[in-house]
Amino acid sequence: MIRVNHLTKEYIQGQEKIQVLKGVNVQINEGEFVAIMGPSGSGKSTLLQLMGGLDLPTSGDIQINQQPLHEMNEKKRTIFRRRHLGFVFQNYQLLPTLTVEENIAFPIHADGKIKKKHQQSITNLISEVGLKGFEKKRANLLSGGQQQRVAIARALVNHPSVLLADEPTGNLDRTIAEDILRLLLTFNRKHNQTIVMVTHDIFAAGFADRIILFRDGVIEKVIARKDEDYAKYMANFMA
Ligand SMILES: Nc1ncnc2c1ncn2[C@@H]1O[C@H](COP(=O)(O)OP(=O)(O)OP(=O)(O)O)[C@@H](O)[C@H]1O
Repeated sequence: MIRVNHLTKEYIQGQEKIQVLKGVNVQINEGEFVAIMGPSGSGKSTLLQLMGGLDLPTSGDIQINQQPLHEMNEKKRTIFRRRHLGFVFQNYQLLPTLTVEENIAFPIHADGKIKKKHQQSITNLISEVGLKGFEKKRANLLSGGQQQRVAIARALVNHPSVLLADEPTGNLDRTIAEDILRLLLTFNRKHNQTIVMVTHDIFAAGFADRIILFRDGVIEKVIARKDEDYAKYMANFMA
């Protein structure tokens, strides 16, 4: 579970203070699939980075499974990140000359030696993301959709509590994007994988259980699939 309490973030640029997050409170439950939407520059990626412990807030705090990120020193936060969080980015961020298998195994290497149980987990993941037969193929020879499948498998290889995805379908055309979103949904439903996804795209956000609408550094609205006005709201959004 993720708890975000009174979160603010400001950047100093020259003489100027830019207040990007202006007091964000949100709770994301275990097994939830949540989308964060909002205009460009509203602070979505900043919030995701803070949730991932990649940066620290100016004030407020974030707890993941009751563990406050700000109380960890840099080293502890890095280890926590590696063990409990998975990241997926718009541009995949694979190592281009490594194979599919090697890219997926990368986070395990960072933590120690690959054991038999890891090898089994890698084999299972390759199959689950639909890349059986591509194990030895180099990442730079794959299509965008295939690269994102590798990135998802890599993000999940350590069985993280939370998968954080920043515009995971931003570089993909609609059909391929839909495949990737269905894959994320499968992990969410089948393995109760908690997912927080930043997106510009209402179509992508429609895969989530809850949509958090962001505007100018604050949460403007939260809409859940189970809400009575969900269908009407989505229809208006798409119109
Ligand atoms: N390291 C930084 N230093 C200074 N300003 C920053 C930094 N990172 C982000 N910002 C500013 O914070 C604001 C919010 O950025 P952020 O990337 O979180 O927005 P976003 O909603 O994800 O936008 P987009 O949808 O375009 O990716 C922007 O004005 C951006 O310029």
